[in-house]
Amino acid sequence: MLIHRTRVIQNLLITKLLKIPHSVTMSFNDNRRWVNHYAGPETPVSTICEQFSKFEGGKIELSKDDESGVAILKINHPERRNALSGSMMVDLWNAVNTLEDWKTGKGIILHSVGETFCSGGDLNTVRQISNPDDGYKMATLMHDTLTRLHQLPLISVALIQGKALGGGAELATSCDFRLFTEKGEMGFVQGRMGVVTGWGGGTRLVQLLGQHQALELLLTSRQIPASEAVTLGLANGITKSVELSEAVEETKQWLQLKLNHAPQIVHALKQIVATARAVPYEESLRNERQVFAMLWGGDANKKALEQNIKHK
Ligand SMILES: CC[C@@H](C(=O)O)C(=O)SCCNC(=O)CCNC(=O)[C@H](O)C(C)(C)COP(=O)(O)OP(=O)(O)OC[C@H]1O[C@@H](n2cnc3c(N)ncnc32)[C@H](O)[C@@H]1OP(=O)(O)O
Repeated sequence: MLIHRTRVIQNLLITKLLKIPHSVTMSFNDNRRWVNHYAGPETPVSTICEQFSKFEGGKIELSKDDESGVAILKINHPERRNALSGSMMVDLWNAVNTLEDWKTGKGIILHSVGETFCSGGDLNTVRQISNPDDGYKMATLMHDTLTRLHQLPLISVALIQGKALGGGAELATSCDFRLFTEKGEMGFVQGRMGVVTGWGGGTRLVQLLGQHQALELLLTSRQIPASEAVTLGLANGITKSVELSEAVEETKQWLQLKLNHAPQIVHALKQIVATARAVPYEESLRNERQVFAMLWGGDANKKALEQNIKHK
């Protein structure tokens, strides 16, 4: 009874303050009534990093090449099929912090070692945090990390050389592009694990494939082979080579073809696209006008005009 009364007060506040029609709030609240929602404390990400760095195993290594402007993010935990331990989640959070300050950078390649891309959360870590408070903390850390990775003004591509399962599939959706080898596969197995996507992959999958295809992949937990991933739009291509080091080299060449503009132009073009997928239409147009105006008559624009470029 108390919950119902609270909800009525909530609706009144929402309809009066935000002027949202009563019918909309009621239907939204009805929807939330079907599924339990966590309502516990919010914890600062830095505090979560201190706690999760104690769950050790494997590492995520960042190497930046200032000459090419391309960084490599390598998932290195082969004995656990590249599952992400707590300390690896913190490695990734720190790497994104570093990449946010890399002003001359242009691109990122995310790949792993061995024959599995990433088998999701490290079940040894998962078993130590299997309660709502810690689950919410992990989701908070990975949502912060993968959202910022996705929004970086750098062009990111994940190389899927083997299975990307659960959180591993979600990790792959946080890059702008995905290349598969012939052995690449992706499976959103969360439903089979008795959970939903924990790292923000559900939201990104709807943005990437649309609600119907996203729902089908989440509900079936089926593993998508490389050829179908291309057909669905989950993969942007299949490498010729299956051997990992050769596939990485191929990915570098594939990415370089998209990085010919000056760093500030690459950053601006990515920022426009990243904003357009995150905010309403009018707000995105305003952003686009503001970014355009700051480049119009700038060094890169003046240099191009002086060269009287012809686009043959
Ligand atoms: C927290 C986020 C959450 C989400 O939102 O989805 C998750 O990601 S939950 C985890 C979801 N992932 C899985 O359920 C994958 C489980 N693993 C597998 O299905 C298979 O291991 C594999 C990935 C298909 C590889 O199979 P195969 O090549 O046959 O290797 P093995 O099965 O023998 O495994 C070798 C070795 O690696 C250990 N391993 C594998 N996956 C994980 C994992 N996710 N966490 C921890 N350890 C993992 C496996 O236990 C073996 O170790 P040993 O038994 O010590 O040899």
